[in-house]
Amino acid sequence: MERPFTFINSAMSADGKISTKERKQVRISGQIDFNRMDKLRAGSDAVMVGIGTVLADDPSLTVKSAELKEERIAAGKDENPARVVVDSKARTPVDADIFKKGEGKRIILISESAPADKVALLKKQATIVVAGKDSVDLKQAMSELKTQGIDRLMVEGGATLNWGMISNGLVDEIYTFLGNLIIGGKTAPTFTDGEGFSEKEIQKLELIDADKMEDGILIKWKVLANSKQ
Ligand SMILES: NC(=O)C1=CN([C@@H]2O[C@H](COP(=O)(O)OP(=O)(O)OC[C@H]3O[C@@H](n4cnc5c(N)ncnc54)[C@H](OP(=O)(O)O)[C@@H]3O)[C@@H](O)[C@H]2O)C=CC1
Ligand SMILES: Nc1nc(O)c(N)c(N[C@@H]2O[C@H](COP(=O)(O)O)[C@@H](O)[C@H]2O)n1
Repeated sequence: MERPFTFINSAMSADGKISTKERKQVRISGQIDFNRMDKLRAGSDAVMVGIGTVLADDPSLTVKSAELKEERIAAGKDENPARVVVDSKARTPVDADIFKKGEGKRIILISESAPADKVALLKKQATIVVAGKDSVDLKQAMSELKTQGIDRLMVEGGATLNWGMISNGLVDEIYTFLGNLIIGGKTAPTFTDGEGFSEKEIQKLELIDADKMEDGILIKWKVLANSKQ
């Protein structure tokens, strides 16, 4: 199956949390890291999040730097990479910031179980891709994104989508900023939630790089092939 080159970028606390127990977005990294994230967005064909992140954070997922936006336009691209939401039941609010802010394509990945009335509303603002019966089949969805010309995909979480992508063998690299705070809370989302691997299935990584950045560390990992997937 052909799929895009895919990386996850995330910011987590020193105890591995990506937001609070109330699932409220926390400023974990500083401006240098946000600028790095902006460059990653600008260099990608699409930026993808799960519906949980849209409902919790309402991110715009736009490129913020005027210079980076101009570079994309000069290269014949849209100002922003395509914004993709994994949303089995078409719950993305029609007034979400991904629709209100910035130019560019929006893609909502849904399943066959999505209510027709909600799909009809989203169709006015986004390309709808159906993949999977009850919930989005991520392998099928990634193959569809590739067909639509997305060669480089940035995943920005959250915890459940990260698990879905990694456990299906759909991620090539992971970039995590580890910040200088403890969030705690057994219900606070971690970098990967979901079902979890049993011991024999654990996903192995190869360290590409680790750099001190602001008051934390930026760690880059390569995801190794996993015979269990
Ligand atoms: N610090 C950071 O870098 C970041 C932090 N966050 C935080 O993460 C939290 C959100 O994470 P979370 O609640 O886990 O939500 P996610 O953003 O991971 O979205 C999860 C949802 O995606 C949908 N989905 C559809 N198909 C699949 C599939 N095959 N595999 C996995 N998910 C699928 C499911 O909803 P459905 O069944 O309805 O389709 C699922 O509940 C927020 O608190 C946010 O602040 C988010 C991004 C970055
Ligand atoms: N890199 C990074 N550092 C943090 O401290 C963060 N809290 C996040 N969160 C991500 O940023 C998204 C917001 O995007 P917009 O500014 O709305 O475009 C949010 O949804 C998380 O993906 N990232």
